[in-house]
Amino acid sequence: MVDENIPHLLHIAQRSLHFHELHMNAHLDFACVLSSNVQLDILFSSQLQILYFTSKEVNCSRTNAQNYIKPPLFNTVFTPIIGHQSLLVAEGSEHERARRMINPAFHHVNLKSMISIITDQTAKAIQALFNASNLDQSKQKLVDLQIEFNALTLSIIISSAFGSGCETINNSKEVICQNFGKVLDAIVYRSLIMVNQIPLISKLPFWKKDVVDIGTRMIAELIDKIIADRREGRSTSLSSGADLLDLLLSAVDDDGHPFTDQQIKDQALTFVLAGSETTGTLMVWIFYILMTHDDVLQACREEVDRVLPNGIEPTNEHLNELIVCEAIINETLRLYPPAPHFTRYCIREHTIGTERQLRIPVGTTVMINSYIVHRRSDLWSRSLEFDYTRWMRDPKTGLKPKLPHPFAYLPFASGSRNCIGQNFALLEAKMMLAMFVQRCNFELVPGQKIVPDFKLAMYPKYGILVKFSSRQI
Ligand code: HEM
Repeated sequence: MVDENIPHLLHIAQRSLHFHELHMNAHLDFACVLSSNVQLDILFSSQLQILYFTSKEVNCSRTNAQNYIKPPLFNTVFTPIIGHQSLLVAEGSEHERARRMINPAFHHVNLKSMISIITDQTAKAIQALFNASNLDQSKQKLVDLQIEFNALTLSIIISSAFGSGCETINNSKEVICQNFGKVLDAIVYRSLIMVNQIPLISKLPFWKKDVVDIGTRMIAELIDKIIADRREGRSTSLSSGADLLDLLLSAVDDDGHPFTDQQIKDQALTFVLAGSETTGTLMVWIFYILMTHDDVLQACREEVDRVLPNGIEPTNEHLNELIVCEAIINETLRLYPPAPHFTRYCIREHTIGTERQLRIPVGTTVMINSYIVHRRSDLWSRSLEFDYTRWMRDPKTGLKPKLPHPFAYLPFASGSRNCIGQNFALLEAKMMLAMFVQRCNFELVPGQKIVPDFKLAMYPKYGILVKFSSRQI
């Protein structure tokens, strides 16, 4: 089991740049090539030097943030699917404009109207698990958690982003889901063998280029149609309020200018890219914890059965009462952050650190490893133990406990480029957790090797096989 390895892994990771020991093989290969391969240094004509820091040293404050952009290499990985103008990859005034226009979509008030989409999709997924034809003789269903939760979170974000357009145009949801998965796999593959990063080579018709081209074209055509239908009033949000597409269509900048259709498509696809596998992976680790910590499962069940008696569906009114669920999600994000690191590229020379001062030259790629920060014993008491109670809100004031350091907890990064979808992700995770715990029994299939690996997110390398059965409520 993974936790037995952690003290050893941490020991190694804190002393070395080598993430191999953290089983982040794919990422390590990438990082090492960048830092050591002279040929590539010349190819990209920049000073490529990977530094490895904890957030305390880098200090993600506003002043420091101005000295960095996203690494240009990071951007080349995703542009085939989300374009150049998406929030994830845009820089400078273009990013600021888009961020200001999109921010309101993720405010609690607007997210409320997406709750029914989340609960509908989750209820359907649970029901599908227990279709009689799916069950073995003991009325159990064997499930790979990663596949199950990736499919569910993809379905939720597509429905929240594109509404009934996905259902009115023949098979469009299935086509988007299938092609999105294929294109992502191909992009990750092409990035790991460095094809995506070298402009000339990336245009050659090899290494799954056809998968990327055909898949992105099919997705783009469907989304163009979905946007046109919504503009013409032929489709609507799947909830009582506005969905993400409505909010993107109505957003205007300070001069009153809206997004173009191309920008709307890029932003909506960015939500699908950034908001599916990350949240899916969070759910996988939450269930891993529930199946390996009886006390945590019991506390969670007790709360869910009390707040949502007789199998009722969670609504906005229940959200604030699910405080154990919230604490379990926060603690899982601490020990198993789905995005375990983020990188920044220095564009202005400056000095960081207090005790250990370090000059950061222009062209340096700085990597901040939240996985390590979240496990530092000088920041967190019993840092390697899963203790959800450290996140419990004060019962009188409802306030969350104070962090040990402003940058000690970074599952969603920090600063002006932090995760814009974090409220959505936390809301979605809470709803899915409550409904699965309310309606299902689940147990880990014994004898599995469970180790974290890293591609787009930090996921269990060999999957996690689980037996699900329906719970009497
Ligand atoms: C548990 C789930 C999630 C985790 C752990 C997560 C984590 C992160 C992290 C660490 C970043 C910063 C990346 C970097 O700077 O390199 C980020 C950015 C971003 N995330 Fe998330 N995310 C999650 C869910 C979502 C969801 C549900 C959405 C949208 C619906 C979303 C949309 C975005 C966008 C658009 C950005 C780029 C923001 C910008 O650069 O201004 N994320 N996320």
